[in-house]
Amino acid sequence: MDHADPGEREGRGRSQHTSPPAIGHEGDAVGFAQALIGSRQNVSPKRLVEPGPTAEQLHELLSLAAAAPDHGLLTPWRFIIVPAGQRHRLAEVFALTLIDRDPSATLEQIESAREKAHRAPLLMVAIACLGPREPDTPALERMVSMGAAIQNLLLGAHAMGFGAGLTSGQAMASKRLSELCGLAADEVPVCCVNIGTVSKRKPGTRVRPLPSSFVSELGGGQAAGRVQ
Ligand SMILES: Cc1cc2nc3c(=O)[nH]c(=O)nc-3n(C[C@H](O)[C@H](O)[C@H](O)COP(=O)(O)O)c2cc1C
Repeated sequence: MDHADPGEREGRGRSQHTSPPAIGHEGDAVGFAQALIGSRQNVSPKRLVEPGPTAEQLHELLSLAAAAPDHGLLTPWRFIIVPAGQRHRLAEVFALTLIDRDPSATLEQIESAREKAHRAPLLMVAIACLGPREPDTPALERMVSMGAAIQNLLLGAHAMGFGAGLTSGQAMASKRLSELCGLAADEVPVCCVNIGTVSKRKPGTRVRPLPSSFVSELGGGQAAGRVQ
């Protein structure tokens, strides 16, 4: 698809276009980005405790999500916050989804599924909006935008000193979750975003893939000279 974003095409945006805040290239901006991005790690909700983000911090985090690249400016994703008083409903969905899948699940397994809804101080269900829109950007592009929005949230939370982790599982594809969240037929729950204070860090860091393992050069040339 080769079209300009509506804001560019029609000279308007959903909000007034302003210059992005300047990033100080005279300082060690790259070093900062490397430190922030390189030190982010998925933190299991089991290790996320109070306090979670304040209302102000949550607003800042969601504003970072809004900075995701978004072909067609559709905001093809949204987040549903599950507050403490509603977690029991999500817990029920997790438990019933397990029973749907495995009617012989033990009480312990059902309780463990339920418990997953009660962990992180902030839990949001990330929803992809894939229905017909104008311009009708492909679903894959919308998912790319959603991934970027989620990464912005994760990095923002990490920069604020919180831990954050994603969880998914069979419940995401269940009708029960879509019904609980009141989703339209063309909306899909993708994962839960969990944010809170890290109670205990997992030792060690993930070994990241080397760029040479995921980059090649068109025409069969050696990318190796430029990419390690
Ligand atoms: C869409 C999505 C869903 C995920 N769901 C789970 C999950 O259900 N359980 C889990 O332990 N990690 C989940 N993760 C986190 C990955 O396991 C984690 O990102 C991966 O292990 C790499 O670790 P890192 O994020 O610390 O680099 C999910 C990640 C993504 C992108």
